[in-house]
Amino acid sequence: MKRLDTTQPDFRAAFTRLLADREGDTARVDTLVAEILADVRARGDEALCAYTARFDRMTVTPDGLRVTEAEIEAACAAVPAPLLAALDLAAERIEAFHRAQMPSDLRYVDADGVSLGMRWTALDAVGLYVPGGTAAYPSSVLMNALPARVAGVERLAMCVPTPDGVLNPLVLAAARRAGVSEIYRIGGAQAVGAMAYGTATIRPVDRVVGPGNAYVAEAKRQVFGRVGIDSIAGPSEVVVVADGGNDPRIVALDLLAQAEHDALAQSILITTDPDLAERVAAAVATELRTLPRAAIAGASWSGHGAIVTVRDEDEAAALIDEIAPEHLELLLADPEPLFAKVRHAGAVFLGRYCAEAIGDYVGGPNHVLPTSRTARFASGLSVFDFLKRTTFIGAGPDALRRIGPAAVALARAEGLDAHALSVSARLDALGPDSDRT
Ligand SMILES: NC(=O)c1ccc[n+]([C@@H]2O[C@H](COP(=O)([O-])OP(=O)(O)OC[C@H]3O[C@@H](n4cnc5c(N)ncnc54)[C@H](O)[C@@H]3O)[C@@H](O)[C@H]2O)c1
Ligand SMILES: N[C@H](CO)Cc1c[nH]c[nH+]1
Ligand SMILES: [Zn+2]
Repeated sequence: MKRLDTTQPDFRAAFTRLLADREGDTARVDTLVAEILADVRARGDEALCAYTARFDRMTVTPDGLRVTEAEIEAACAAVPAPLLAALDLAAERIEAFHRAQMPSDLRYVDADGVSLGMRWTALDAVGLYVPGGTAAYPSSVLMNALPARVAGVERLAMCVPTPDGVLNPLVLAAARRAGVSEIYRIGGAQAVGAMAYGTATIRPVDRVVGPGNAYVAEAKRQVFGRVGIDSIAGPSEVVVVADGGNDPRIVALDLLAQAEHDALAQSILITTDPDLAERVAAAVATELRTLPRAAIAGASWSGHGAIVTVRDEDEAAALIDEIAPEHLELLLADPEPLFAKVRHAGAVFLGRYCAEAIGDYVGGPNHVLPTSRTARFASGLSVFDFLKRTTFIGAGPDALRRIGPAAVALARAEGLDAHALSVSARLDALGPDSDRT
């Protein structure tokens, strides 16, 4: 864990290093992912089975890649009722939020008599990546699938790795709850490649969405263009802003909650209170002694964690915008003034009571969020990732007479005579009395 202080002369250099400190292995990951994707394109199912054996330690043949209805049925029966109830509460809240996001079509006639509009339509087929390497993510099944369903996508294909052949029953129960039945037991870059390019077993989709580790995130980046993607939702991140009014243990647990996702996760505390900084550092060390995923969380905290002491909220706001974190917790008595100043964050959690984990499971907004500073230009998963816009223009004779000549002039200026003629020929056909046509 790094200790930074904005009053120190070397602060800028140290902060820049902190922002870049997870990029070390990028080249190796990029190259390996490119190889895997090329192999999936070339060998299809055969490559999927080979990488599944290599990375997930599971022997599978092409006809075993798809999870069967009987397996889904058995898994649902195995999940205890209270857990199904929790899943249901989460699903209802996620559905409600995403339903509220649904946009309306646009249609109007402007002052020139031109009829204009924009119509939203759902994608035909999407691929949902559900992570599963070191933990199972039923919550990510809901976060991926429910917005797609709300948007009206017809085909949902889901990929989830099953390390050592173990399928998490709650993942399948979540899939059943979200209406997903096309499920493949594959993960990593090979799963992203299969959904993007298609294989004999897996038909290609139009967009691949969902969170994952560095390999999954890089694979999505590399297949973009062939298919759409949502955002680069890679190893988790949190910036916690806390003042002296907080319990250091709670702050520490919030930092560790993201650190435990991945050794490449990044948790950063920003505070104006040097005493809190000390006490949180000590509390993290204490919690790491008993946390079941201490190996991962400890590697994340020691490798990429940081505590930054700042002079005031303005300084905090500027640093947050530079980091553009996936999650931002404002553990302040009144979070609103700082919230108003921040522009770049995937999701913000307001007030001391709102643990980021509430957003991971039951808040309602999506937990699939942009990482690695991409919240500067990207947003979390939403119904908009499953919809596209088609604009339309309708112009009758009167409207054409009003706006057509300008089009002719611009087309001629571009040297595109067919463009110009396609409009002027219509204007000529209308003749001077077109207003009465
Ligand atoms: N940003 C978000 O919205 C968000 C949400 C949830 C989870 N996450 C992130 O998802 C990730 C889950 O990671 P995970 O590893 O548990 O599951 P995962 O499913 O993302 O990755 C597992 C797969 O990675 C591949 N892999 C592992 N080691 C490899 C190697 N050395 N070479 C090539 N491929 C390899 C394997 O194919 C394996 O199936 C974490 O980083 C977590 O922070 C992000
Ligand atoms: N915090 C993760 C997003 O970075 C989402 C998640 C799912 N389950 C637990 N957490
Ligand atoms: Zn989480």
